[in-house]
Amino acid sequence: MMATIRETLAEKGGWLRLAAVCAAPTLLALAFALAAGWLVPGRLTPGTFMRIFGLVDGPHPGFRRNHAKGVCVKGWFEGSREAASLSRAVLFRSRSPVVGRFALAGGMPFQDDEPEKVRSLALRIMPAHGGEWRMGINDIPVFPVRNAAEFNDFLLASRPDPQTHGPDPSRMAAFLARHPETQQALALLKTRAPTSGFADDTYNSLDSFTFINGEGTTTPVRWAMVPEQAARPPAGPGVGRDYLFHDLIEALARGPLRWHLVVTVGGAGDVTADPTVAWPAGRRQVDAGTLTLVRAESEDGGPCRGITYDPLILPEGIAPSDDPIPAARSAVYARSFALRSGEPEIASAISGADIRLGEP
Ligand code: HEM
Repeated sequence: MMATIRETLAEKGGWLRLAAVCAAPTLLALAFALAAGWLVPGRLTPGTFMRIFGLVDGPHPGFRRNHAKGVCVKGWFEGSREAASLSRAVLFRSRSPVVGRFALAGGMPFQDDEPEKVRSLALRIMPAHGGEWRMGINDIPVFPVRNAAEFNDFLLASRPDPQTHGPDPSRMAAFLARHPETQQALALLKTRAPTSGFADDTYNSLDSFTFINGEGTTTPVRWAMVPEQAARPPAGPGVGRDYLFHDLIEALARGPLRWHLVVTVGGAGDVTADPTVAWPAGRRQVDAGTLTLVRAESEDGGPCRGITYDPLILPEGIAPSDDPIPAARSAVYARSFALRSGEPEIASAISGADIRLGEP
């Protein structure tokens, strides 16, 4: 049989034809592999970030690879119509249910709460007839790096030394020497004055986006969730390893907490492609609506566990800008979500019992 095939190929110049037929799919497969970065050593992929977070923060299967310690919250967002002249998103003209999540930055799900650790708020705003908006926002003024590749190098520079298990100052010094923009951003981060907790904190988009109104006019924007709760000074030592979360649960049990979505309009020359650069003070600001949160729920079986707060899930009327980070975040969050969804669910630091204890 093999001889017959060989003879046929030899007779009719078939070897050449067979090679041509096989070459097309092989080249196509190679092109896909190259595009996905599988054949380029050192090329950054969502999988690279998964490995780096594991290296820096340790393996924690079942949890988010960053902002791992958190609690779910529920409430609603009511648009103020003031933003309707900037964006045609329906959520600015209605009241929409919200499922959110407060968290601490870092991939350690059982880390101790401390005043200076970066806090975050993630929101999924769900208007009744579509036009959902998801965001993840942090209580720092700028992001320390300009893009995903730099974030990868920044994380690697901050990884613990295998001998001392502490940070290696020489590694970070070498990174900073190559990145003056990170030095400037970190100097701004040092000016951040921590508040008492999640409830009296302000959370910033850091990334820039674009609002599009009914006439198709585009506006560069950044935004912040600014609390109605008056800011109080941070707690002193000895307050307990979960004090930030316990305070939040108790505050929500006493009554609703509110934030205003303050949208800042970018001016001429304001950088949108670089989240290490703050926009100048005095830019036009619009109070685009009020977020009201009414209850906390543990992540264990809670409504936020199965959500990934992908910053590119945007409604009609809000679009990305030339900031490269949201696209990277979107891909990396999807990978983190896929991994944790396939892993056993481990009880989170803030349990249902913590929620019940905080409630009257
Ligand atoms: C390239 C840069 C970044 C990478 C690789 C990255 C990575 C991650 C990952 C892996 C998660 C967990 C996602 C999940 O499992 O659902 C996460 C969560 C989060 N990230 Fe980022 N991030 C980046 C930049 C940013 C920036 C600029 C912000 C701006 C505010 C941000 C805010 C958040 C927040 C608030 C969460 C928590 C969301 C939640 O509670 O589920 N990240 N990040």
